Amino acid sequence: MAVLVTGGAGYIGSHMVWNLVEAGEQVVVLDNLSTGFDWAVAGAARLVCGDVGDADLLDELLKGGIDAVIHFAGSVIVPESVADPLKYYRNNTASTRALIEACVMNGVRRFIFSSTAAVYGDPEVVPVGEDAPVHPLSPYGSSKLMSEIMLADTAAAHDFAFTALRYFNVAGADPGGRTGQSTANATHLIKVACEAALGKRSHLSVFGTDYDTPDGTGVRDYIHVADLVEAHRLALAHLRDGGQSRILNCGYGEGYSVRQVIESARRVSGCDFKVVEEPRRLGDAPQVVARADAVRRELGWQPRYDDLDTIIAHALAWEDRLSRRNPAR
Ligand SMILES: NC(=O)c1ccc[n+]([C@@H]2O[C@H](COP(=O)([O-])OP(=O)(O)OC[C@H]3O[C@@H](n4cnc5c(N)ncnc54)[C@H](O)[C@@H]3O)[C@@H](O)[C@H]2O)c1
Ligand SMILES: O=c1ccn([C@@H]2O[C@H](COP(=O)(O)OP(=O)(O)O[C@H]3O[C@H](CO)[C@@H](O)[C@H](O)[C@H]3O)[C@@H](O)[C@H]2O)c(=O)[nH]1
Repeated sequence: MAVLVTGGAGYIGSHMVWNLVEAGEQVVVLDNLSTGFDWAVAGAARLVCGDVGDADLLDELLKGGIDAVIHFAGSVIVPESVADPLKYYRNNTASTRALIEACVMNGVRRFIFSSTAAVYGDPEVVPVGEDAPVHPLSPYGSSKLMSEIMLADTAAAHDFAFTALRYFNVAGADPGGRTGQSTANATHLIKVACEAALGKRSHLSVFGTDYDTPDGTGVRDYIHVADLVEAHRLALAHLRDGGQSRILNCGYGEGYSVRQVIESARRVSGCDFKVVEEPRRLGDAPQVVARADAVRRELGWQPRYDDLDTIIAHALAWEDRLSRRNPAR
């Protein structure tokens, strides 16, 4: 039986595909290449170029030979979701609905879903546990929360189980240098810091220096992408063993400020770069850090790369490789 990985040509999905291939799994990738790259898909996987919202294609793929779905495909830019909410309710919520329905119709009973810490909005208590109230601040967060609700309702009604993993801030790249974050014009802090360190940007902007945090800048829980995809593989084993549906935070439970990320990027790269202090970015929470014990307890997850300098070193190595591969980037 094979695993269907949607969005497997994207940043996190391409790491998942390598992880599964290495574990001896057969992998089918469904990706429309809207933000992903065909060259990012491990050669041993079968890439199907198509849309997760295409019910006929889903039927064809799921009618035999697939025993689990890992669903990464979606739109991921928070400010874009504010400007164009219906895109997010179509490409995240409606497409996920189509995929869940195709699973139920074709007897595919195991589903792993990319959710996000954005479902918590600005958490009242930090670190934030899975039982905290959910108050998404953007259509992106709402589109993911609606998908979690559909999964829970489907699991209650059908022979179907899911793991929804709420990712905190995903960063870093494959330690072996096979894939990484390749998206152009990315806005994620660690990617931007690496671009600045390599001279691909004139400067890095710090969005807000007056937060109620130890040094006034935003604090986040950065998780290495290789540790994150390993949590998915464990979730797959849990579901194949007949495990119950779960919603689990994926973070390390450790927060770093924007200034700490900048210091680390300077230290690891050995390059100084210009930093410009700017006003707060709309919709940013001061601190988002996971209570991260449940994923260890429930799945036996043990992170290997929970060190900010290591995350940045791997992100930097990929950024460097990317510019040699395509000098325009
Ligand atoms: N990067 C993060 O920090 C982060 C944090 C929380 C959650 N997530 C979630 O993780 C998942 C993967 O994110 P990423 O950072 O790898 O983004 P990405 O943009 O690199 O990957 C998304 C992939 O999905 C594909 N895709 C998009 N819509 C599709 C559709 N309708 N049909 C088929 N393929 C489609 C894209 O081509 C791309 O390859 C997303 O669901 C995102 O919401 C990411
Ligand atoms: O150039 C930059 C970029 C970011 N930041 C700050 O750095 C922190 C992290 O920002 P960013 O890397 O953009 O991540 P988040 O806004 O925290 O959101 C990420 O993490 C969420 C989960 O917590 C995911 O849902 C989102 O998809 C993903 O973009 C925040 O305090 C930002 O204000 C800067 O100061 N300058």
